[in-house]
Amino acid sequence: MTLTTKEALMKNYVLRSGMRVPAVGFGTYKLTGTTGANAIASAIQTGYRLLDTAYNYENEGAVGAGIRRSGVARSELVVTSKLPGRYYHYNDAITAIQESLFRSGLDYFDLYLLHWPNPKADHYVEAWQALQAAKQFGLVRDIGVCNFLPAHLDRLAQETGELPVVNQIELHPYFNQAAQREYDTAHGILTEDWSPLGRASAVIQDPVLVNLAKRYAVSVGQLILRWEVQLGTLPIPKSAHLTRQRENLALDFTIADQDMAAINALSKPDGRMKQQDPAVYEEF
Ligand SMILES: NC(=O)C1=CN([C@@H]2O[C@H](COP(=O)(O)OP(=O)(O)OC[C@H]3O[C@@H](n4cnc5c(N)ncnc54)[C@H](OP(=O)(O)O)[C@@H]3O)[C@@H](O)[C@H]2O)C=CC1
Ligand SMILES: O=C(O)C(=O)[C@@H](O)[C@H](O)C(=O)CO
Repeated sequence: MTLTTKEALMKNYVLRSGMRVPAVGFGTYKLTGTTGANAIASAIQTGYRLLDTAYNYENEGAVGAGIRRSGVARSELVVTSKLPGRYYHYNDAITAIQESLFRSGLDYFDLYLLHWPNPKADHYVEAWQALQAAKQFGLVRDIGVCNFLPAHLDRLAQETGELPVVNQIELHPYFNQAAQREYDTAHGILTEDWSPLGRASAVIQDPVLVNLAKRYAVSVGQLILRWEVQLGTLPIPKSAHLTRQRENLALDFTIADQDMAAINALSKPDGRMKQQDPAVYEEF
């Protein structure tokens, strides 16, 4: 499978609901204010069509401004935001989604996700029911989750009869999430990768990746993103800089099977960057 740059943008995953999303999206964590809005506008002009924000990033305003500055029609974009754990009671959730929309200046979100399961607090089923209602009300086109483990997803299915279309999870070469990907695929859930470049920390300097990248004549970032696309997942790299925004979409090469295996072999059971295991970690 060779994916040209254009195809990387246009190759759509089709969600269970029928919504089409691109193969690579754009993360916006830390892109705030005027510089953030300009970086987001530049990403859209470069070709990104899926944007990822969150109520907790305090940049839904910058995302809305970036969209308006880009000159690209709203209907061409898949805009995602996320509900923070402090608003998981039903009425709070609906109000927070409305507030997200006011902040962004948008009429609807394409995707709205529960940000963390927070299993000790144990309100994620009620929050999921609020997202189902928000979809009915037309505030959001489709709904998903982040950081959900199989047990959390099974519970949504049992108690609400509806699984998310997307599960956004930490995924990079040091933590390739083989078991969670398998569960997601078996249940018709698209896996999105957060921190797909490991926040440009140690993984970007890994000697195996550096050597492979040299062989393919690409950057380590491109090698990692291409590996994630070939896994059948949707990475959402963030970059404040035009050169790297372009670089992260230039994925028209194919990683051979044995090299995919070599990258997969880098994954470690404790490979999470900050030990945010959703079985115990909570964020509000
Ligand atoms: N659902 C969740 O719980 C979470 C969701 N997210 C989402 O995932 C998105 C992406 O993850 P994020 O944590 O931002 O980290 P990424 O893995 O996307 O890494 C971003 C960092 O990598 C640098 N970078 C970008 N491209 C390259 C490249 N080609 N080569 C080298 N360095 C590069 C950026 O620098 P520069 O900007 O200077 O180019 C930045 O410092 C977030 O922005 C957010 O939208 C993130 C964490 C948790
Ligand atoms: O960025 C996000 O979406 C988060 O959920 C954050 O928790 C992120 O993981 C982080 O790094 C907070 O320090």
